[in-house]
Amino acid sequence: MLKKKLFWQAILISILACVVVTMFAAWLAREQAKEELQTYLKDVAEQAMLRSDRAFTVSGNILDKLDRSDLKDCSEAHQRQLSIFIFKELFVRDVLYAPNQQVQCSQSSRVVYSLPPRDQQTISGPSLWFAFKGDLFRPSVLYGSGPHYAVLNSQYLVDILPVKKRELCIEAVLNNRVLAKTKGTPAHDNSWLQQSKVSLSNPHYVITAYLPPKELQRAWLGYFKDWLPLGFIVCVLLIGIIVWLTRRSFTMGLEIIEGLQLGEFVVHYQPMVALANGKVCCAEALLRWQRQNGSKISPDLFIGYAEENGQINLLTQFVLETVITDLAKLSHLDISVSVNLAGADLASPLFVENLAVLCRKYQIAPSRIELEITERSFVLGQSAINTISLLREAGHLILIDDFGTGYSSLSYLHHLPVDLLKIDKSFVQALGSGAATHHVASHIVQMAKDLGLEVVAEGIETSDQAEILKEMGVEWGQGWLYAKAMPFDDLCKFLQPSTTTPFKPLSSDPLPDAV
Ligand SMILES: Nc1nc2c(ncn2[C@@H]2O[C@H](COP(=O)(O)O[C@H]3[C@@H](O)[C@H](n4cnc5c(=O)[nH]c(N)nc54)O[C@@H]3COP(=O)(O)O)[C@@H](O)[C@H]2O)c(=O)[nH]1
Repeated sequence: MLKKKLFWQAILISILACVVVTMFAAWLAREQAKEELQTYLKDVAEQAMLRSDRAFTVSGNILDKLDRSDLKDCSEAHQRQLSIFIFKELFVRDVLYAPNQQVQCSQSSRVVYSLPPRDQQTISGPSLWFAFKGDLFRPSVLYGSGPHYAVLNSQYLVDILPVKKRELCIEAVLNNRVLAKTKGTPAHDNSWLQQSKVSLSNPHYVITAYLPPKELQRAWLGYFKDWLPLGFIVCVLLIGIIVWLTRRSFTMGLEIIEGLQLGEFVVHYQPMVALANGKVCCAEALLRWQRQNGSKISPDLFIGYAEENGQINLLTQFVLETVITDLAKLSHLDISVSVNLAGADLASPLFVENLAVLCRKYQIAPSRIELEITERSFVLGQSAINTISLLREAGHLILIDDFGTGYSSLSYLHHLPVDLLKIDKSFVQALGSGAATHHVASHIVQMAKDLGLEVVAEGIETSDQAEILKEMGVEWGQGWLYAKAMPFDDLCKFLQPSTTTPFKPLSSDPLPDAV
């Protein structure tokens, strides 16, 4: 059943991992494609603006020269002079001589007619006609302030041939009117990529280069193909890791049982002290697993696994037996040991009886074995609370471990058969740090005092934290400031009769009514 669950879990995670990797590669490719095309469009718009600026500047200079010349009589010499400029500059289609807006001649004609009203006047002065026809065969841009006017090929203004050929569309707009544009009609929304360039000499003159969505698609596909091999390798690696972890999970249950038989598990002890004088009152039993190959497996990993997969009762039994035999060797010291219990221990009908048998066998007073229960255990309901009451009646002190991280509320807590609260190390480490949770410890202490419970603070690493906790009224503490978890032999050396003090919380008197 478990194997099946793990198998499907692994398949699902592998698929998810591959989907995430593919989506990431697709996103990366899209960002790269967008960046490349935006740079391209910017470049094109700049080139078109240079071309446009040059066309107007050169036209202005030509017209200036013609206006300053004496030839203004539509004579052959005058018309020849006009044609010289037309041949010199590709974008000039014709030059008109039109004093007082009356066309007298162009380079090749002497048809007389009036200029239509101008469309716009540019900032620098000259007038503009957007689609001037006159007697010409194609509408063009007419530009000038008279008497000479240049007929410009509007297409030239936007006629850019970029190195990379794409379905490009360029528009030159003056005062919101399209002056010139290449083929194609861009959608003026976000679906087309676009980049604009404003003319330095005329802020109302803007050239915008557009690319249709299919160009983005094409570029994206190119980049995506580039990323695929790497994405594939990452997927294979991830699947490898998932398969490895799953295989490990398949076998971890058996390995725990095997580890117990091979003596790979040992119990370490972390002293708990009275904050007032630093004397050791208790030690927490913490399980360690060192494989025969020398590798160490973290309790966070194997305890969680054993809790979920049914080996935790075996581990707790091992810890209790070890602790009780070790305590029997410390009969000369007034010290107790606390043991972590899991929800499954409390759910076992034989647990209370087994513990009593062990204590009797090694002649250990139950008060020397304290039991740490996390808030999560209470979620198991009335049967767990009944077991805890029985354990407390038998003489064991009950501590709520990791307090503050679980489900207990003030109203819930005063019905529970417990003796001490153990503030979770995350709140202790937040003390004086300015972290958002730095007030939580003092609230917990206040709550405990109101309920007549004593408090143990775990995870004390600095003397500042110890001082703050003492000032709050916390009686007991545990953490690397005092000692890390150590093997039993080291604990024996660490403990001297003068360094211990009995651990007798105020509330170890009669049991409150449990619900
Ligand atoms: N049901 C059982 N659970 C057990 C048992 N043995 C361990 N555990 C649980 O595994 C979790 C991880 O334990 P561990 O890696 O041993 O870490 C403990 C301490 O080493 C650590 N600690 C102690 N002082 C400090 C400190 O100053 N700073 C710091 N960063 N860490 C410190 O804290 C862990 C003790 O946690 P707690 O039990 O909440 O008091 C852990 O949840 C264990 O409970 C077992 O036999 N049975």
